[in-house]
Amino acid sequence: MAESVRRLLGKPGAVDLRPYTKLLSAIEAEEDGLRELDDTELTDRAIELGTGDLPYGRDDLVSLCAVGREAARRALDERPFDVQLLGVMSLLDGHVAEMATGEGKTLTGALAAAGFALRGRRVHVMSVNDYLARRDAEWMKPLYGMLGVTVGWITEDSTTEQRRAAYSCDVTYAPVSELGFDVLRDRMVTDIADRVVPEPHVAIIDEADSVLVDEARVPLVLAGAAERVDADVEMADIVRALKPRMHYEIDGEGRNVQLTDAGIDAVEKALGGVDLYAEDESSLLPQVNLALHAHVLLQRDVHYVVRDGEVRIINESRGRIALLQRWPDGLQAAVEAKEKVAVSETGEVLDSITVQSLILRYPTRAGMTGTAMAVAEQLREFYELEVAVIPSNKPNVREDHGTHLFATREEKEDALIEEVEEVHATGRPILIGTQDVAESERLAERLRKAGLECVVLNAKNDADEAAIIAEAGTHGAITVSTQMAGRGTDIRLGGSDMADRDRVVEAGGLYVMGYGRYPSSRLDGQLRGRAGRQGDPGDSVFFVSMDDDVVVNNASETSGYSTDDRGEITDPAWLSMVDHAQRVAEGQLLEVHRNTWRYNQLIDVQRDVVLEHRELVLTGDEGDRHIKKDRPEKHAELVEEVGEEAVADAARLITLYHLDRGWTDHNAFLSELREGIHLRFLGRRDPLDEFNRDAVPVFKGFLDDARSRAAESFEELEVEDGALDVSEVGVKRPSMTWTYMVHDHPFSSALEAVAGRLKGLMGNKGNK
Ligand SMILES: Nc1ncnc2c1ncn2[C@@H]1O[C@H](COP(=O)(O)OP(=O)(O)OP(=O)(O)O)[C@@H](O)[C@H]1O
Repeated sequence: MAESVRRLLGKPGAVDLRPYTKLLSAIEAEEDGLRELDDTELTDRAIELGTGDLPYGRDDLVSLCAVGREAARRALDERPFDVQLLGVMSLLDGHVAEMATGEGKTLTGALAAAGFALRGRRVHVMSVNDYLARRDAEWMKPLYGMLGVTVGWITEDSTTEQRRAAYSCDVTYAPVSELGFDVLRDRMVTDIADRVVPEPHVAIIDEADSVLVDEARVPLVLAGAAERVDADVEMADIVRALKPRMHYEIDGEGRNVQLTDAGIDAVEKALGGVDLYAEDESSLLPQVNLALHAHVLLQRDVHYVVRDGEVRIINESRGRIALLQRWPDGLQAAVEAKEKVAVSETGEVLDSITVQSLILRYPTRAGMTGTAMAVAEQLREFYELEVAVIPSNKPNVREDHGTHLFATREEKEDALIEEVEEVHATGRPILIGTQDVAESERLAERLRKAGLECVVLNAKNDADEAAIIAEAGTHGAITVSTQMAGRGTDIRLGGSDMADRDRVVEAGGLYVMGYGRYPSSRLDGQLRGRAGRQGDPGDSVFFVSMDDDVVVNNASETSGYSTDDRGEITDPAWLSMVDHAQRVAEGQLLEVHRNTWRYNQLIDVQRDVVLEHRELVLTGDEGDRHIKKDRPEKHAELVEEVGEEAVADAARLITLYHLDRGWTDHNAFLSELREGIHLRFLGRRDPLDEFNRDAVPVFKGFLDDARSRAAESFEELEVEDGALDVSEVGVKRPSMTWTYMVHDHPFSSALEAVAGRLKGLMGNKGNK
C-alpha cells in the first residue's frame, strides 16, 4: 500500500478515517461549480445546508466541506487541505482530532463549528486563554460571515452585556474558565432576566488533552463577601527553622510531609510549650501542617514565582503563570506568609464547578489537540470521546532519537552541553526543554559559562513568549524553555520573517533537546512537536539521569547499572525502565483523576437536586406555594397589606436565599469532610465510602431545612412604608462576588495517591 494512502486510513485504536477519506474526491468534484458562484450565492448555499438534523447525511456532508473550503479560500485566502477536512468531519462526529503543531487546527475547528451552527446548534469553542479566544474569533470571522454564521467572543474583561451579546451568536469563543464562571454566576441569579449563558449544545475544545485531562479536576470557584485573613508569619518562621529528616519526613513522591516526634516537640516548644494534640488547641495542628506544606512541598521557582509582591502559581503542564489560580483555604495564605508578601483576599465559596463537570453539561463534545492518543483511555472513560488521528499535510520528517540516560545529573548536564556545542557549531537553532523555572535558569547559567549565549523563557517572563518563540528558529539561536507547550506562535525556521530559512533548513532545522523526561509522555511529545512543523526538517532527543524526579519517584530499580566513561547507561533494559517510570507516573495521575471524579460525582448529584429545585422557585411559584402552606396566616396578612405579587416576590427571594445559603454551608461541610477523611483513612477504611457515608445523610434533610428556614424568615417580615424589605430579615446576597480557580491541593492529592498505591498493592497481592 502506498504510504500516502496508508497515512489517510488512521491509526489502530483510533477512529477509522476511511468513511471520511472516501468523501474527499466527491468534495473536490464540487469545487469548480462553487467557484462560479458569487459570494452571496455561496452564503445562500451554506444556509441551504441548514435544513435537516445532525448528523449530516453523506451528500450534505460533502457539500458542507466543499462550501466551507471555498468560503475559507475566499475569506481567508487559505484553501483547507484534505487532512483539515478529515479533521472537520471527525469533529462533526464528536471526536477529538489529533493534529500536529501548525497543521491548522483553528481553521478546522471553525469549519466544524459552522457545520454545527448551520444545523441550529449553539457552539462554544473553548480556548485556554483570553488571547486565543479573541484572536481565533477575529481571525475566523470573515469565514463565518461568508457561511452565514454569527460569531462572538468573551474574555475576562467582558461586561455582562458583552457576554450576553457574544452568547447570542451562533458560535462563541471563550476561555474555559470564563464559561465556567458565567455558569456559576447564573446559578445564583434571583431574576431569570439576569442569566447570560444559554442552554449548552456543542463544545469544541481546543488543546483538548490539557483541558480535558490535565485541568479536568480544577474547580472553578465563585466566592462572595471577601474578607482578609492575617498571614501567620510566626508559624512560617517556626517551620522554617525545622530540619528535614530530623523534624519532618517527606514521602517518596514529594507529595506529603509529616512532622516526626522530634518535630512535634520542636514546634510545641517554639509555640511556648503548647500541646498540639490537646483538644482546645485543635486549630493549631492544621495551621502547622499548612505552614509545613507551604515550606517544604511548594517550592519557589518550581511551583510558583513571586512577582510584583504576589505569589503566582505556575501551571505544571503549561509552564506558564496560572492566572486567577490560588491554592485552597489556608494554603495560599501560608505560602504568602512564607514569602512575606501581603495576604491576598479570600472569601466564602458560594459554589464551584470542575472543568470536567462544566464540559459534561454539553450533550455534544469534540476537541482538537496535538497530543490525544496518549490519553485516549481517559477521554473515553471520562467524556465518551474517541480520538481521530489526522495525518499531517506533509509527511513528518523529524527524527525522534531515543533517550540518553546518565547516572548523575552532572554527567547528564556535561553531555548535554557538549552536544549543544557540537550542534550549535553547525548553526542549527536549538530548543532545550526543562522541567521548571529554577532548572531553566541554572542550565542557562552553565551554557553561558561555556560561552553559549542563550535566551530563557519561563513563567517569569511569559509575557515575552510570543517574541521569544518567534525567533527560536533563527540561525544559531539557543533557547532554554520550561514546558510552554501551548499553542500560539510557531517556531519558524530562519526566524519570524523566515529570511534565513534556506540556511537553517540546509543545516537540518530545529534541534529539540529535553533536559529530562516529563511526568507524561504527552508532554515529551509536545516538546518534540516543536520541531518538524509542516514538513520541516528537525530532530529531537532527551537526556535523562537516574536522579531525575520522574525516575527517582517512580522507578522500581535505581541501582545496579553500569556506565561508560561519560557516565552514560546504554543497557536497553535501563532505558525501558525510564519509560516504565514515566508510565507509573501517568498511572498515578490517572488514579488521582479517577478519585477526584468519584468525590465530585456525589457532590454533583446533590447539586443537581438543589439546582432543579431552585429552578422551580426561580421560574415558578414553588417558594410562594410552600410558604403559603407553611405560614398561611402570615401569608394572608401580608397579601392583604401589599398584594399577592409583592408577597410572591418576597417569598421567592427568601426561598432562593435559604437554598443558596444552605448550599454554601453544605459545600463548606463537604470540603471539610473531604479534608478530614484522610485521617480516618489511616484507620484503613475506604475514604470514598467514608465520604459517602457521611455526606449522604447530611444532605437528606437539605430541601426541608431550607424550606423551614424560609418560612421562619417569612414569619418575621414586616411591612414598612407599604412595602416588604427582605433584607430586614437577613436576606442579603453578597455585595460582590469574585471568581478564581483552585489549584491542586497537595493534601488531597497526597491522600488520593496513597489510596491509589494501596489499592495497587492490594491488587498485586490478589494476583499472586
Ligand atoms: N489550508 C491552509 N492553507 C494555508 N495555510 C494554512 C492553512 N491552514 C492553516 N494555515 C496556516 O497555518 C498556520 C498554523 O495554523 P494554526 O495556528 O491554526 O495551527 P495549529 O494547528 O493550531 O498549531 P499549534 O498547534 O501550533 O497551535 C497559520 O499561519 C495558518 O494561517
